[in-house]
Amino acid sequence: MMQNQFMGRSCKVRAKPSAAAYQKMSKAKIALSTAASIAASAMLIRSIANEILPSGIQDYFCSGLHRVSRYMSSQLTIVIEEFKGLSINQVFEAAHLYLGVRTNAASTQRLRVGKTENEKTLEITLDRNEEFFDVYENVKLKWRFVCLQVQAPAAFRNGNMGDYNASLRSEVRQYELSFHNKHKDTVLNVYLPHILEKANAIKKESNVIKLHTVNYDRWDANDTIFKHPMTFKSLALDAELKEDLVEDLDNFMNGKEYYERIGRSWKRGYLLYGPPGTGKSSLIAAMANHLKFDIYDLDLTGIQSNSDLRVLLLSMPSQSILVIEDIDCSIKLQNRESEDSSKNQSENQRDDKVTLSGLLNFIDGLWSCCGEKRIIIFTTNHKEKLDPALLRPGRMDMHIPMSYCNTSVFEQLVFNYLGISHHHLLEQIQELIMEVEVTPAEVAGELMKRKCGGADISLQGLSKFLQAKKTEKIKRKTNMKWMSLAAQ
Ligand SMILES: Nc1ncnc2c1ncn2[C@@H]1O[C@H](COP(=O)(O)OP(=O)(O)OP(=O)(O)O)[C@@H](O)[C@H]1O
Repeated sequence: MMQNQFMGRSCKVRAKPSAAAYQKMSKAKIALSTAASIAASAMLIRSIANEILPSGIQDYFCSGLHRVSRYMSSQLTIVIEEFKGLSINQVFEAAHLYLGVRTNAASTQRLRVGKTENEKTLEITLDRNEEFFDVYENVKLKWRFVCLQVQAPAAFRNGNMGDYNASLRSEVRQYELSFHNKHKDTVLNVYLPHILEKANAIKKESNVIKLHTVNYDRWDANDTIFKHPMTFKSLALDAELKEDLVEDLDNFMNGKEYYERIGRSWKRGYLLYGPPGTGKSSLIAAMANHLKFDIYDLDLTGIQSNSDLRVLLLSMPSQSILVIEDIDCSIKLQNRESEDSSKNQSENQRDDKVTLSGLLNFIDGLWSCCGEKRIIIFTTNHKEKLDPALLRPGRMDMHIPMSYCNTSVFEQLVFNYLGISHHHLLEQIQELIMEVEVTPAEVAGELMKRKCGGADISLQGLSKFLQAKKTEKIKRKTNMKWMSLAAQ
């Protein structure tokens, strides 16, 4: 190059090209025109092929080309979908937890951060379509979080809730894990098991129990953190019953060999019965906290059919508690006899509604064969209203009576709420407790009312409350006596 004298220093003029440069340029021109003519020919051949070749042959060539390109690619991608059939895919869940911790320290561009009131730390996850690069034992791995929107099936859009497919998700979530295919064995046999192990540790450390409820015929993905403080220590329950129950739960937890030996599925059923306010929900909370199992709270009134119920139960993971409260009134569960009388109805018609036999058969049958370490709890305020099928021996493993306060339960409540075991008013209150029907919830409520005034004020208040109950009881009894005399 030479400086142009007229246009100053910044302007440069190219020198005349040499013979060698001319040669190079003409070679480049030839290469370009060859490439262009190949592309044009390819397009021509493709359009001719599209017109004259049958579509089957075209597909064959396309899939062949696809196979060749895949063969030449060295990348392997593993797709980890959120659901495996109807159940949550544990590998997805583990990846979610693992990446939540790993992405924290990584150079990802978009993260999702969230926290509920009960959570101690921020939950960090990858944002949609975001990538994260991990290195494990010198293997480079690329994670990608993919969310695909899917339209609900027509049946669902038209409001036909009966079709359980309709309840399928509006968004399909999956992780894609890509790496060089020479590391396939390491990833499958070492890296993914490592992630499962890490996720278990993260879960244990977080010590979080979740409460799952049903939303549009499926378990809500935005499950709530269950933070009920009730434990077996704070639950006021007959001392012997409490001991039996804790032992039963511990045996259940360590019972893998036992259940295998006797050939029964690893599940346990409890029926809690008693008047409102006697602590049924509190006992469920104590059980969940003791076992560290998530709670799946199923309101049968919202379930349309046995098939919907089946989908929900099948998608429950192992190590969980299924709770069906107020089983006597949550749904018009037909009893066996009336179901038998409707035997001539078609199968389809009977599948249209949730029935007690549908529920019990499923729990005893298919549900037992998949998943393990599961607890089912039914509660009722009216045991006498329950179908005999539910009370049959062997159906629910333990029937737990939750009753009005007795002196032992009262002593525990006084100790828990006031921190005392001796007081001059206790004896008099215990006598009253034996005479009236008072629930632990009522006693707890009275003890809490005047907690600022100290034990004296609280116990005086409770004593008054019980006296009023006793007077009411006497009045009722007298009225009934007069009424029966009048009737004679
Ligand atoms: N046995 C108990 N020990 C300690 N607290 C109790 C007990 N029973 C009831 N309570 C107190 O009373 C409140 C209400 O009790 P809980 O909801 O467990 O009763 P429930 O039998 O489930 O009532 P319902 O049948 O109306 O659901 C609880 O939050 C708890 O504070």
